[in-house]
Amino acid sequence: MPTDTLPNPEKSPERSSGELIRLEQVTKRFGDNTVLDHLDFSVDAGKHVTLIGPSGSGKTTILRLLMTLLKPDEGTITVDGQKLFPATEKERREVRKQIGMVFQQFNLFPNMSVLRNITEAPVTVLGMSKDEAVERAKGLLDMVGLADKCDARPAQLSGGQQQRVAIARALAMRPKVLLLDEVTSALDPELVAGVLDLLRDIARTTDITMLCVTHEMNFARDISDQVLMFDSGRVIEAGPPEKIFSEPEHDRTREFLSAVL
Ligand SMILES: Nc1ncnc2c1ncn2[C@@H]1O[C@H](COP(=O)(O)OP(=O)(O)OP(=O)(O)O)[C@@H](O)[C@H]1O
Repeated sequence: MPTDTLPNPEKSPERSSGELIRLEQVTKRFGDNTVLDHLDFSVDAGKHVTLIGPSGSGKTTILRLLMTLLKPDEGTITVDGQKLFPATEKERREVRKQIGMVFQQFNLFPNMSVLRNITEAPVTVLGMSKDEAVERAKGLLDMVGLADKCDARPAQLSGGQQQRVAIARALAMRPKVLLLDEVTSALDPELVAGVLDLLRDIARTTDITMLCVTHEMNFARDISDQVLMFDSGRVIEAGPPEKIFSEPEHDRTREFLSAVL
């Protein structure tokens, strides 16, 4: 895989360290429904953390808060020491540049070519020159195995190919953090393994910090440094995957894993 276009090329033997994401006492309500309840957790730079737990436990809400698609009702969120909440819109915009997200439903711009989907934000948000953005986009398309699809429209691609474009698009911003929200849930089963293998490669060969919500437990086991088990808006158990998957301590974790494994 060419690494010159990746966010943090060449994983160094000493991975970057220190806290990159911190949530403190974060509460999020939708009406009477308290989805996140005084939630605390942090993710160290370069680590891959996976959120697991029952449907509706608040996992996607966390990613949406980090993307600033939602606002918390209470609590603070910082990324690399900079305030995301509470913060001014200007501060938030700056922090947001460090965060990339890949969604379940790809969310590509349907009227733009594949190449333009990837170059658009680096040019308009980061102010990158068009030539540089195109060069990097082509490198990323090569990395995700779609070098020949520059001029295609998203609708001309399979779901798996669209998700590869979405991954390339997120990486084009050179984010410090990559958020992955059930990225294979909308794919036909035969396309899932290819996308997960691509993400495994990215996890292995870059220093990017990953926060994933997934129902793919084997994938979670493979890439995670830490797994957080969610229930009703709280982390009820956290640990390395070998511990969570083999010797869970909490009854709810055991119940959840026996239903999904
Ligand atoms: N925009 C919204 N308006 C109202 N309620 C919402 C909204 N978004 C999420 N919720 C509710 O918040 C709760 C948590 O949703 P969330 O999507 O974070 O759960 P999840 O753990 O990611 O679930 P799943 O695994 O099914 O995706 C659910 O009860 C959901 O109905």
